[in-house]
Parts: sequence; C-alpha cells; structure tokens
Amino acid sequence: MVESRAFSAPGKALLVGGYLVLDPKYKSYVVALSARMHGVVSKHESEDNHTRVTVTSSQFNNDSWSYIVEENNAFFPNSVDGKRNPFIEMAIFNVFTYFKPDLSNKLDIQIEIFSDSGYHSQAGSVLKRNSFKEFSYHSHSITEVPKTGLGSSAGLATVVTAALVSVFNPNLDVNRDQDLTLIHNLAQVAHCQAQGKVGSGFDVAAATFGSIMYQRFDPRLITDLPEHSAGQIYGQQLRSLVNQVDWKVTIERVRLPDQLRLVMGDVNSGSETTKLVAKVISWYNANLPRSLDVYEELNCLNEEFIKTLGVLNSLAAKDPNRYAQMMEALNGGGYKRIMAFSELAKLRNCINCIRENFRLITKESGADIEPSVQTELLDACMWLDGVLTAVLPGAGGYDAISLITTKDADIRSQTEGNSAFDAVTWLDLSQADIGLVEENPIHYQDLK
Ligand SMILES: Nc1ncnc2c1ncn2[C@@H]1O[C@H](COP(=O)(O)OP(=O)(O)OP(=O)(O)O)[C@@H](O)[C@H]1O
Ligand SMILES: C[C@@](O)(CCOP(=O)(O)O)CC(=O)O
Repeated sequence: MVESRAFSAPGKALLVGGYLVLDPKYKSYVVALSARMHGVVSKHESEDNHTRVTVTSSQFNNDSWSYIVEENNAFFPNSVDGKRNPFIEMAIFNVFTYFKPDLSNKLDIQIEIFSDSGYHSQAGSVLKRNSFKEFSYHSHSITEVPKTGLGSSAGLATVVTAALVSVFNPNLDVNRDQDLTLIHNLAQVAHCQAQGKVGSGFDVAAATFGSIMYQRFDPRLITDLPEHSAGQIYGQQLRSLVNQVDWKVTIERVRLPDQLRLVMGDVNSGSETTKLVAKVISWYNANLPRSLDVYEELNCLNEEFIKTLGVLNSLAAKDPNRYAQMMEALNGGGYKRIMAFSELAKLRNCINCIRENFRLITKESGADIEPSVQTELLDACMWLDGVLTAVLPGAGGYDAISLITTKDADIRSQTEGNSAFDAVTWLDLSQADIGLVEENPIHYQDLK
C-alpha cells in the first residue's frame, strides 16, 4: 500500500499593519482563517530513470505541473511539458536543495492540492464532497479564476513545503515548534523567490503558525542568498540560513477577543498587491520626512489597536459582566452606548484614524488603497448592528473586506436587499487561529 500524508494551512487577513509591515521595525496583526489550503502527498518508486514531482490541482480544470528533479541540475525543477507554477517550483527547489537527498533510487512524488472555497470567487463552480470535506470545482485554470486575496500562494508554498519535507523526514511532526520553524523558513524562502521578493512574509507566517502578531525578518536574509545556479554554495547558505541564522522575526500567537469574530466580504474584483506596494514606496521616498511622520502615526494607531484587543481579551476573563454589556451595546445599543465603553471607542477611533491616513496616502500616491467606493462600503458596514470595526485588510484596494463583529451579529440578513451592499458576497468563513496541521489523507478520497 502506498503511504500518504496530508497537511493543511490557513488563509489570512492582515487587520492592521499593511505596508508598514514591510519594514522590520513595525508590528502587524494577522488573523488566520477557517479557509485552508490542503496538500496530500504520496511517494512511489519511479517507473523510469527520473525523479519526478507532480502537483495536481484538479479543482481548477485539472491543472497539473510536473517536474523532473536531478542532482546534476542542482535540483532545479525542470518542467516536463513547459507548464510552470513559480510557487511550486521554488518549494521543490528549496526543499530538495536543503535535504540534498540521494536520488540513486528514483522517486515519483505526487502532491494533490485542494483549496477551500473562500480563496476564490465561486461563480460557475460546482461543489464536490465526501463526509469529511467539500471543495469547489471550476471549469477554468487557477490563473483564470478571480481570487479573494486570502493568501492562496502562501498557503500553497507552505503545504507543498510541508509535504516535501515529510518525504525526506518521515519523522516530521508539525506539533513540534522546531519542525514548524523549518517549514516556515523554507516556505518563506520559496514564496519570496516565487513572488519576486516583494512581500513581508506575514502570509506565510500565518499559514504556518496561525493568528499572530508579526514583525518581519530583514529581507536581505533571503535576497542575499546566492543565485540558484550557484549549486553547492546556494545549498550551504540555505542550510545555514534555515538552521543557524537568527531571523529576528517576531511571531506571537494571538486570538481575537472572546465573542468577537471576523466576517469577510468579497467584492468580486481583487487587487494587485505588487503594483500598490510599488506606488506606495515611491510616494514614501518622494515625500520624506513627512511620509515618515505618516508612518509613525499609523504605527502608534496600529500598536494602540493591538494593545486594546489584548485588553479586551483579558477583560472577557476578568470582568465578564462588563464584557457582556459591551457586547450588548455593540448588538444594537446605538452609537452613544458603544462609545461609552472606552475600549470600544479606542478601537473604533484607531481604525478611523488608520483609514484616514490611508485615504491620504491613496490620494497622494495614486495607489487605490482605500478607493471611494470602498470608503462608502466600510462606512455603511459601521452602521450595522454588531459591527465593531470595518477595514480593508492587507494592501487594501478591491480584495475582500474584513469586519470584526459580535458572534450574534447577523450581517447577511441585515444587508440583504440593501443596495449599498450589492457588490458584496459575504464569505462562508471565520477566524480559526490554528496554523499548519496534519490531516488524514483518507478525508480527501472519493469526492463526488
Ligand atoms: N489551489 C491552487 N492550486 C495551484 N496553485 C495555486 C492554487 N491557489 C493559488 N495558487 C497559485 O498562487 C497564485 C496566486 O497567488 P497570489 O499571490 O497572486 O494570490 P493570493 O496569495 O491568493 O492573494 P494575496 O497575495 O492578495 O493574498 C496562482 O496564480 C497560482 O500560481
Ligand atoms: C502591502 C502588504 O503589507 C500587505 C499585503 O496584504 P495582502 O496580500 O493584500 O493581504 C505587503 C506585505 O506585507 O507583503
């Protein structure tokens, strides 16, 4: 019998810290989501004289990417049919290079990818399920299906990395921090190289560790690695970076306060983060020192927001009566009653001021971080019963919006038939703080 293993990793919403988190000195707050990316891996003896890795994503018009990997080609994956996926390629390259496996017995490694519905707009998809899981099947390839911005590429890089690590280290245990750190470091390198070295890595960190307060590592750790073609030298430096170097990254596990939850709404559009980042960086550089003042102010607001969530968290445990009154106020108590609670007022004021600063950057940089249609939508959300805050997560723009609401808030029924919310599809997902987990491979069989 062929032995399989399966892993899954969550999507993310960066609630505060967008853009600033690209600089290691600023903190961000990332919520991991119930929408997850899954990878099921099996290892066979190769039937020809090659080691092969084939990754299939049958949900997307039977997409598949097949690579031959050889030591004498410095483990650089060579596409069998010219079809390429940079995230998969860089995960294969870095895991093989790290383990430097003896490939005299040729392997045939197969990885099946499954992604939960929240990652992509669902128009025209068909559900297939078994008694454990259900997934949406699309008639188009992965690059043609609109995404919601939950970090599918980070999830993919993380599960493919975990799957391959499990092939070369059968004792892999994702409940051990040391093993998680190995996967995190390798997946960061792979994702960063595949993405063109622009991201802060918060998405890979959340895919691995779950909901976190995140401060990034120095980007030079990865950009200073030698060219891939450097072969052995690349391998030595990669192993040293992954095993020995202190990344000086802050990853502290967090959770939203009790009785609060995250609601995400897809606006069916999507934004290109790399283009937004390029515009913001050029605005920042052209407007120093004023732009630094804007960032410093944003940072104070972000820190205040993160701190106040912590205060709410302890209040829920220490003073449950007052906490219950706060939840009641949010559930339709009206503006005055909500703002009478200093912690709630603080959280709302922080978000209002953060949004104001991003509208200023939007105007001055030309990057659509909070375009006016989204301003109207977020403002409309703030009037709904049960809503504490409404933000554009991450890079902003036209990716899904994020609300923090009470657990009793019924956003769907309050917005149904209201033209202010015509553009929004509420996603069927919530926060789920856990990062990478091992799954049962049987749960992915016989989907109908
Ligand atoms: N289920 C999947 N199967 C195979 N490849 C996938 C899958 N999901 C995502 N990908 C890869 O990730 C790419 C999308 O990554 P991209 O970084 O643009 O979006 P994202 O990570 O979902 O969103 P964001 O960066 O806004 O959080 C796809 O083009 C594809 O290469
Ligand atoms: C703009 C940025 O800070 C956040 C991007 O977030 P998202 O991928 O749009 O959710 C970039 C990054 O941190 O990688």
